[in-house]
Amino acid sequence: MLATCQEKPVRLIQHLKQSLDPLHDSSPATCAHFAAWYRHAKVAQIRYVAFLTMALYLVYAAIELNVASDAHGLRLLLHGGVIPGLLLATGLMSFRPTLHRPMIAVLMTAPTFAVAVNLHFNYGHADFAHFAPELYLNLIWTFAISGLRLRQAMLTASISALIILAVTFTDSLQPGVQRLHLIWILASFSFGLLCAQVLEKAYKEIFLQHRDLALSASTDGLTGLWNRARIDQFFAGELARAQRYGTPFSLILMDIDHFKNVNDSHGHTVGDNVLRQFATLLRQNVRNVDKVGRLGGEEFLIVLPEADAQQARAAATLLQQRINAFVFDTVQHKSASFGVTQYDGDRSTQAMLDRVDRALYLAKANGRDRIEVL
Ligand SMILES: Nc1nc2c(ncn2[C@@H]2O[C@H](COP(=O)(O)OP(=O)(O)OP(=O)(O)O)[C@@H](O)[C@H]2O)c(=O)[nH]1
Repeated sequence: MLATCQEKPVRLIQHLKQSLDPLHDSSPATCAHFAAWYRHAKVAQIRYVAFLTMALYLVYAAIELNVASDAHGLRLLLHGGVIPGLLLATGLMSFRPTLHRPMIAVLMTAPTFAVAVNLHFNYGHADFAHFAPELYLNLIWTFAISGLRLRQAMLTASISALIILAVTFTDSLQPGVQRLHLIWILASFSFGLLCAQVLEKAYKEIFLQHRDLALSASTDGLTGLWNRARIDQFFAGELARAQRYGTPFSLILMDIDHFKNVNDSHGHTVGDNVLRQFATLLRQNVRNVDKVGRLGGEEFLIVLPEADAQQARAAATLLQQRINAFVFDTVQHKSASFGVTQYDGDRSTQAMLDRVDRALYLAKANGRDRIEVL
């Protein structure tokens, strides 16, 4: 009972975290993958927003010259030169993927710089209220328009808001105006934060759906191994690498012996289970870099990068031993036959596949539960 009472708040917090952040219990690798995906997805937004904001600052600088009472030269330099320059640099860096990190750094710095410039010129002047909207818009821009990630925007907007509050949180403004100023800061910050939170959550959900779709399009539904299309891609990729760099690689083609008997004697459900157990055995007994796919039925293809025929035969021998020692559900013992071949200057995947298929045929013809290398 006590445990249940203690578990409830924990579960509530978990639920809250999950609803705020769909990636909150994802691995660091997934988070890093999301960060890269998000940056890529946001590049166009960052570019157009940077160019548009740059153009608006140029117009603003021209108008400001007629409105401001002092420091015309410096205002023109900063609002017509430095800030548009930072935005131009951001927009241009967006075209170069290698410059995306510095681009984000500039994007995080520019809004705080603009806030400092505004306060420097206008705070303490009678017409401060006319220039203050730039500060409020700056906070919303940082959160909802800039294209920064939530925590990047949060850091930038918090520094900007702290600077604004530190400079303006005195009574030098008229009391009513002071309160209005504070409520606009609060409104800009909270609306901006809410918007950034909702946007980032939506992006994370799209990312997860995208990843799940990509995975289900690449995997075999029954065994969870790579499907025919995906293993063919790995195979073609290895062949291209071998043709270009001369690196060895090998294939193992494995076929379960007398699998039809399993279905005929015990039914398809037992057959499916045996296929799943074979898949687990294969996955657990190859190297991390090896790719295991189901070609269809009870036939499996393993692509072994950087392995010659001797190493591939050793890998097949290990699999054969593990299979022979394994006790399968219902059918107890099963064996498999293996064809092995290594890259031999082949021009196409088909040539190599034909050779490994012949090796497997030999293994079957020579009595099954064997390995043949061609
Ligand atoms: N349970 C199940 N059976 C499948 C699946 N796909 C193919 N099969 C069956 O696998 C069997 C393959 O039989 P055969 O091609 O005759 O081969 P075999 O009995 O293993 O004989 P050898 O390969 O010559 O040792 C057929 O009965 C197919 O119906 C599947 O997804 N699930």
